[in-house]
Amino acid sequence: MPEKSAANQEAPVIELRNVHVVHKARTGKLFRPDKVHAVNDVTLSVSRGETVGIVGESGCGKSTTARVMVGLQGVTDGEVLFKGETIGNSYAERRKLGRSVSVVFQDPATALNPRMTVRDTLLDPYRVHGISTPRDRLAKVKELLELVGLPQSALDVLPRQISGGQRQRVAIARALTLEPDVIIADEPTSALDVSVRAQVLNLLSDLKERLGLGLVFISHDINTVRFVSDRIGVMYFGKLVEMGPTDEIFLHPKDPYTAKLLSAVPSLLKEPSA
Ligand SMILES: Nc1ncnc2c1ncn2[C@@H]1O[C@H](COP(=O)(O)OP(=O)(O)OP(=O)(O)O)[C@@H](O)[C@H]1O
Repeated sequence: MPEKSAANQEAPVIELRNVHVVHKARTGKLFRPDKVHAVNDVTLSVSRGETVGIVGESGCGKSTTARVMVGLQGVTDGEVLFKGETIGNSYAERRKLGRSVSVVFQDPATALNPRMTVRDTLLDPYRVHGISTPRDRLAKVKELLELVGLPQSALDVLPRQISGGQRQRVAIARALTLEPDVIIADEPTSALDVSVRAQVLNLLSDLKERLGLGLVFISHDINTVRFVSDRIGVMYFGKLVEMGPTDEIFLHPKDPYTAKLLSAVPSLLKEPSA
């Protein structure tokens, strides 16, 4: 895969302007409102070469925001721009994001097809998009395995035959198949053993550097987000209550909710790294 420059003079790859998403509430519970304002007036952008963290507690709208960024979710109001151009809300328009923005989900055990070998999992996007010849596709797949630190012998295994950390590496390789500009990682380490979480985080950061990707890192854990992010956005009840450079957020939080999140962080961790 060609290495891409991190230079970033162009428009952001993705930009959300005053985006709202209102879901029809899921049925089944009494005394629930019939609508959920999952994303409430969110404005943010992601460029190549930067890592944007999004942090907030469960249900604050992080995943819905991620789904908007990757084109899986339409908006109720607001504007989504792709490389500086507004894209419409129809499925066909939103699909424009699909090749440039890919996503790594929380649980690779459910994100990967249990009946597909790693080889087929990684060949599939090339086949679907009709990219290159079968021989070239296999060469690309082998290159991807190397990039995510998996041996070539992993080609013919099924997801259940490898560890959780290795499965997440396969999911990351799959996210890279179409050479995206941005990867959205939605709680990519939460389902993994503590012992392999740092390895997966390091891999994502390393890939972002090597390929000049934009990375959106979503987590409920502000420490994990801090570890990888250049900028952090803090979400609370659908709103992006604060957005700024990582050290700024840690040293001078402006919103009371950010301060509350930080108060749960051991004080030694609050000092910015040298
Ligand atoms: N498809 C949907 N239909 C109805 N309500 C939804 C839908 N998706 C999300 N919600 C609701 O929207 C709100 C935001 O959910 P979302 O999954 O975006 O939050 P989150 O911060 O990612 O939470 P988690 O970390 O638990 O995934 C929640 O109240 C959730 O129940």
